[in-house]
Amino acid sequence: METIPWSRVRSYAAGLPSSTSSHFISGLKRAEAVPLAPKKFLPAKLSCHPKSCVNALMGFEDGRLSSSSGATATTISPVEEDSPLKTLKYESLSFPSSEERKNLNENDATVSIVVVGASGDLAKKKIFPALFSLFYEDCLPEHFTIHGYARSKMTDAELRNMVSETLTCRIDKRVSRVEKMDQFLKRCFYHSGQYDSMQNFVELDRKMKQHEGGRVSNRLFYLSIPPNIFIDAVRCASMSASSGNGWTRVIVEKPFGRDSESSAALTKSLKQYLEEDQIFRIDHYLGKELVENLSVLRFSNLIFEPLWSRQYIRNVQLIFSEDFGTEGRGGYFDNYGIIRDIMQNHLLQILALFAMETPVSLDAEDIRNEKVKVLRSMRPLTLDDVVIGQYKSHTKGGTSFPAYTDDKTVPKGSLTPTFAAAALFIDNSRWDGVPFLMKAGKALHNKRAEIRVQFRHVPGNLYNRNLGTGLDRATNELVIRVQPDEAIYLKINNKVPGLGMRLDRSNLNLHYAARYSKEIPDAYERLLLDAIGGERRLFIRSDELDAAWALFTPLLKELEEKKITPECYPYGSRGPIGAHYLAARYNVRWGDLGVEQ
Ligand SMILES: NC(=O)C1=CN([C@@H]2O[C@H](COP(=O)(O)OP(=O)(O)OC[C@H]3O[C@@H](n4cnc5c(N)ncnc54)[C@H](OP(=O)(O)O)[C@@H]3O)[C@@H](O)[C@H]2O)C=CC1
Ligand SMILES: O=C1O[C@H](COP(=O)(O)O)[C@@H](O)[C@H](O)[C@H]1O
Repeated sequence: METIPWSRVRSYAAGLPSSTSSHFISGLKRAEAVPLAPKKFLPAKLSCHPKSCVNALMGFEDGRLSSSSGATATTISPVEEDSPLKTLKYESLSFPSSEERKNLNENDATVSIVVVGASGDLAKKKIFPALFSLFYEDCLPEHFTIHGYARSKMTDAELRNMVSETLTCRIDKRVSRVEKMDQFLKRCFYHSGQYDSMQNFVELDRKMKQHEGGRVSNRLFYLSIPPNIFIDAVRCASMSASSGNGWTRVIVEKPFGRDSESSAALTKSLKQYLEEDQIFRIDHYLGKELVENLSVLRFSNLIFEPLWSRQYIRNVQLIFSEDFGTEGRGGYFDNYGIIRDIMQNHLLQILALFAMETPVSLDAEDIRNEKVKVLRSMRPLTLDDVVIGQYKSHTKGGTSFPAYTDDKTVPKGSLTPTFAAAALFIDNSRWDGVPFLMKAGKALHNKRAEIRVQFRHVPGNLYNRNLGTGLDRATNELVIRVQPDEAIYLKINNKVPGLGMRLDRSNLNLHYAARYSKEIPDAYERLLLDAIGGERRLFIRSDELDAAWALFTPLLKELEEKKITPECYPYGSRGPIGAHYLAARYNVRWGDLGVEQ
């Protein structure tokens, strides 16, 4: 009997074709059948990573591998008395031949989606509606069930009621919505339990198994809960309710920590229970249609990429604004502030996609490699590069709007910024010296997310006299309006029709509503579908996250240690004046200010 260290198992797996090796590792961990693994590969005893053994153990029921995976194993027993999960003994473990595997119908697999925190705001507002839209569009696998999990007591009927009543999505007015909803709700179940109770997750596992009906089970856990209970839930889910014979994936919602240290600690804790490829860190901005389109625009049109550098681009602006305050989320928000809530993730992700080099392929790892390179080429922010603000109460037309600190869940005298503007730089050959300006704020005059690319002057002044505006304001500007009313438009100088020679600024406009009759899917739909399909391209890898925090952590620490007071701005305004001074320092004018947008 030979003992195989986990490292050797891994190195054996590394020798397999890449498409098989991760499958192989997870196959071993969950004792799943693996196509290329030779029959009786494993001798009698396997000594492996405790976590893997736990997972392996789950794959077996009463010493036998569940039959749906096609593999068989007998007599599995812990060989270390004091720590039963550290070493397992497999007396014989055999995998089906490729011929046998052909008989395993892939379509027979099920997907069980567990919404952890199903009673919460995000689950109601986004996750259930997105799942319903996917179901309506026939995008979900044939066999799937959805399991709401939270502490609140609810029956299946009550969950279904909650889902149907709060469901607002693009499907609302479509034909057969009611029938489809009935069919959808029949697949939704609820299980009440604590987030740190193994026993409660074992019960959940039992329920899921009943619905899986012996098929290969794939399980997706969506952590829609506050971050302080992420690890409890992941521990219980991975140890008591992960799939025995299929994949187990976990979608983790932001915030991924508050700074470099807490983020690294979170990643380390997650990796006690999960492999990196099981972790799907969601940034829902990556699921937005126009953000997804950024790479298409750049890499499939000849006209943009040659201009995409310091040679032609004067500055890039990433702008996020909301016309409402923290409303109801002040408790969460006060611990994070706008820089962590929007800039360090949503805007920085867009920036990375905007600025990265052409990836080797569209493979997730190739794209994420390029994004990491950009992030690692950036200068960490300093106080000088940033302006922060906080909204104050304001009365307009007889209606009064509250200050941030009027929110009962926000501590009096809080210095948390609800607005920030920042100048960032990428120290690489493509972007050297080009300011990337970010601006994000709550309680501003409109709701908008956009990317503005301001180009340099046309050399020479041939039409200078004919321009209705100064040369400085007549440069080309490409606007990618992520939301609302999605559009891509290019501001050009154009001759006003007539006998004279007068130029104006006009837009070459790709207005989505006019061009496409199909509605745009919600970001959560795309991301859920990708997670089910194992597509990681739009999810954040841990090294990306580390690089993103490395940029913002020194600034965040300084702001907090020095207790920097944010500049006030009235609710509903365009934000603090300091943002203009910051832009002016880099010879930039915010593109979203003029009457003409
Ligand atoms: N809401 C949003 O728009 C967005 C949310 N997010 C992130 O998504 C996640 C979920 O957000 P959201 O739905 O707003 O969160 P909620 O505050 O609504 O919490 C979700 C559920 O978690 C349980 N819960 C809440 N607080 C605690 C606690 N202290 N201890 C144990 N359980 C608790 C509650 O369920 P029960 O009591 O029934 O167990 C609650 O229904 C968070 O990580 C958030 O940061 C990200 C982007 C946007
Ligand atoms: O992640 C978050 O995003 C929302 C804005 O998302 P959107 O899709 O509606 O633009 C923001 O309100 C929230 O504060 C933040 O946590």
